[in-house]
Amino acid sequence: MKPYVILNAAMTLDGKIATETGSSNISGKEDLIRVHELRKEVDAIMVGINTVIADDPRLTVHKIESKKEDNPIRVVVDGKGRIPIESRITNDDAPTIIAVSDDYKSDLTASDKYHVLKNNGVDFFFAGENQVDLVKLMNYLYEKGVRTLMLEGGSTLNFSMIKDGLIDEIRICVAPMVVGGVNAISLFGGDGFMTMDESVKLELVDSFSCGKDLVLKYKVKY
Ligand SMILES: NC(=O)C1=CN([C@@H]2O[C@H](COP(=O)(O)OP(=O)(O)OC[C@H]3O[C@@H](n4cnc5c(N)ncnc54)[C@H](O)[C@@H]3O)[C@@H](O)[C@H]2O)C=CC1
Ligand SMILES: Nc1nc(O)c(N)c(N[C@@H]2O[C@H](COP(=O)(O)O)[C@@H](O)[C@H]2O)n1
Repeated sequence: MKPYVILNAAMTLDGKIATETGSSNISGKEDLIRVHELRKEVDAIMVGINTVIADDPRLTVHKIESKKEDNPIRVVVDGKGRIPIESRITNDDAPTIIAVSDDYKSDLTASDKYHVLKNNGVDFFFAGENQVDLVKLMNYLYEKGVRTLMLEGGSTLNFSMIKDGLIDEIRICVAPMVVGGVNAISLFGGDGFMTMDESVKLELVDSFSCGKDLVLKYKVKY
């Protein structure tokens, strides 16, 4: 069993979620309110470790009125246990789960960082070789009571999740901006598929303006 997974992201018209340097302020203020309303509805939010390192996100509900209890569980997919100890995601604003691969379990659990984070209330989940086994992670989260999960990037994790058949819905804010750059970060990265026949098919279920942006909602058809 797995949670219902909604991928939410903001991209430029040319499909980039960040520049090569990691600059990623894309959503307008109206879209950020929509995002925080969605955060308030879901049981958990998940990001990849590069997003934590690049953005030091809070992943709480902080752009609309909310209480601490409204904050979803925060989940970081961190294959090699690279989480910086001072990351804001490890504070006590909300529960945090860090998923690490089995290959790096002994290195991490032998480190001071692991014990400091554990003492601060951070939970760890271990599964997979080198990379985190996302199917097992989804099953673990479901068993912990997570029924809805918002995936908030980045590009590499987005591709792994869709390749493994784990994304149910995609909500994209398309901003009227063009940034270009072959090394800019796109909505889905990873190894990609080699042919269009392999592409994951989507069904557009809604679209609306949100301030200066356009929001597109798709169901994923595996
Ligand atoms: N505009 C937007 O809506 C958003 C933009 N971003 C941007 O995306 C960038 C980060 O994206 P990426 O570099 O692609 O990194 P990412 O955030 O997707 O993290 C990927 C890393 O997670 C680890 N990992 C462990 N197991 C994995 C698995 N099974 N599958 C995939 N990754 C696994 C690996 O170390 C991998 O390199 C940042 O610049 C951030 O600002 C991130 C989220 C939203
Ligand atoms: N929806 C959306 N629009 C953008 O323009 C963004 N750059 C992002 N980024 C995601 O939000 C995280 C930051 O969250 P906090 O405000 O710190 O709680 C960031 O890490 C990305 O996952 N999202």
